[in-house]
Amino acid sequence: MSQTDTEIRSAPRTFLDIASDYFELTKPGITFTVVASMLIGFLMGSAAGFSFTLMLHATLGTWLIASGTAAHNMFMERGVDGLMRRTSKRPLPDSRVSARNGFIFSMGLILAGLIYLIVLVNFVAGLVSLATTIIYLFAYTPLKRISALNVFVGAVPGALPVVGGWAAATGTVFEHGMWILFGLIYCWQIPHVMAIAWVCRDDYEHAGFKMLPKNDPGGLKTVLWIMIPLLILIPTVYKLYVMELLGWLYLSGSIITTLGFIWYGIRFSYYRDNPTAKSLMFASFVYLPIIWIFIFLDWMIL
Ligand code: HEM
Ligand SMILES: CC(C)=CCC/C(C)=C/CC/C(C)=C/COP(=O)(O)OP(=O)(O)O
Repeated sequence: MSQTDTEIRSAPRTFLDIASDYFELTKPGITFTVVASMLIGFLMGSAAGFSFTLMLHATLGTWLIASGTAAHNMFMERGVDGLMRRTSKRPLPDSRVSARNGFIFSMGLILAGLIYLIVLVNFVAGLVSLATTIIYLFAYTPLKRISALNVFVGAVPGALPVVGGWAAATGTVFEHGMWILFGLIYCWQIPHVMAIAWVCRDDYEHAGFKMLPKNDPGGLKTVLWIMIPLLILIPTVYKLYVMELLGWLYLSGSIITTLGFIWYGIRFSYYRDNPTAKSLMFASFVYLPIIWIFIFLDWMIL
């Protein structure tokens, strides 16, 4: 270790350093997108009447519980995260936050978010969020080390926030449209995860995570897992238009964006290499925000 390293390590940690460690525990990138998904569900569920105050409460409650859930996943995986290049510098494996504090922080956020949603939004929205947390932490998280099928389970909590948002606006989970929107995010996640799993496969293998299909030396199964949900995205996107929930602006923008996403899937299917997997991964990062923007613009002009 150089002298500079030693000096940096022994420098006293400021309040800002500590706050940024706790913020990092909440996986801000994913959590931000989760809250955006919830807001899209809320807007689409607000056809009978829109309440700005209710939207603010749903945002704060979802942000709290989603942050706590993400932080608790980091608490549960603090050991294995230390074995992967991508995650070894996270606050828990890097010992910048103790396991005890990680546990208290994450549970505090989960409980605060849950109570907030039940009291200030509605019971159904709280229940959907609780189900999201339970499936993510107690089904998906342990399954990551058992089978690559984990992706089909993990995509459920990943897609439920739109249902939670819609339920926040309506108080029910029995509306056809919310489940089509759920299907859209569900199908988006499979190529999102498969592309990441391909790019990071050495890291995942080293930590014992089973993220790619078994016995797939040529990558054919991975290609099918990517292409089938990608193709299902087209009728799913179209269905929201057919149901007259959204209009032509959404339809045209989303179909073009989906075709672009599928194009990256086809390129990966043909080459099955790291550069095309990386492009597919980046396409997956931008796909959902673009779809949300088209839904939002369409909702504004309807
Ligand atoms: C089984 C489901 C999922 C898995 C395994 C997964 C995994 C990951 C991983 C490992 C990364 C980091 C990639 C890198 O190192 O560059 C990532 C990035 C990202 N994911 Fe996912 N993800 C899933 C679902 C979701 C969901 C539901 C959302 C939001 C609705 C989401 C939003 C994002 C975003 C915005 C990024 C880029 C920014 C960041 O790294 O924080 N993901 N995902
Ligand atoms: C409303 C509410 C409770 C929302 C929670 C939503 C939530 C946190 C969804 C997570 C989606 C998901 C499976 C991410 C990947 O985690 P990972 O463990 O594979 O990621 P990692 O390898 O980066 O830790």
